[in-house]
Amino acid sequence: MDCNRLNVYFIMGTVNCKKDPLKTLEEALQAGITCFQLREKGEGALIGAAYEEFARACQKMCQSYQVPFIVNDDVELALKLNADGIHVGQEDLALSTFREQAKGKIVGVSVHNSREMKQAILNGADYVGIGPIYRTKSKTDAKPPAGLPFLSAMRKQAGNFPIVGIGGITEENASAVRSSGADGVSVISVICHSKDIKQTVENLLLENIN
Ligand SMILES: Cc1ncsc1CCOP(=O)(O)O
Ligand SMILES: C=C1C=NC(C)=NC1=N
Ligand SMILES: [Mg+2]
Repeated sequence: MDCNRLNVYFIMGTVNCKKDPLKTLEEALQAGITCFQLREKGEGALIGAAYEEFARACQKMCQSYQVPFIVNDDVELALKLNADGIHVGQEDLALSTFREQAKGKIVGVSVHNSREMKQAILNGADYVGIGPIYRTKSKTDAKPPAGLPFLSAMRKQAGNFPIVGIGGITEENASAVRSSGADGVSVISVICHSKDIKQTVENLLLENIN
């Protein structure tokens, strides 16, 4: 996976949005997010036909902006929609099974320590999500904030393997996350709660990509 794709990796579910989630996604895509993950979970999350319909609407929008459409955890839906990839946690299925069913798709894995990262890389992940870097309110069962030193240590171990930082990332701390070794920043609330999504995404983007 081209690590520039991870530059600004927006994650959203209907639960995270105060205003219309599709409008939020459209504005974020127009502003230049480089990757999108549908993460529909938590109290009041869509299920069944409504969930699938929403997912298809998000996918269609991402396609019109040539932005990868990644599905969190739900491998079955990802396969059904022929999504561009999945993102799974440690508890989700073995990557090998997904790999068999979805050749050439993006596979991202959440990791919290060096053993998990080593395993994810060996299992053929395309990138790892490392965090939470800072305190987050968007994931109820998040582990304690790991901080920048942890991210730097993981970068040292990973060589130039694609890494995206996640957890409490804002316009103010995004550059510190990048200089600590992340190829990009993955965010939920800073975009979902933004009053000016265009400005927010611009402030998060690392412009002069080589
Ligand atoms: C999905 C996830 N994994 C670790 S923290 C987190 C939530 C990130 O949300 P926010 O950007 O609002 O802190
Ligand atoms: C938990 C996560 C960690 N990293 C990414 C990119 N997505 C997630 N859902
Ligand atoms: Mg999961």
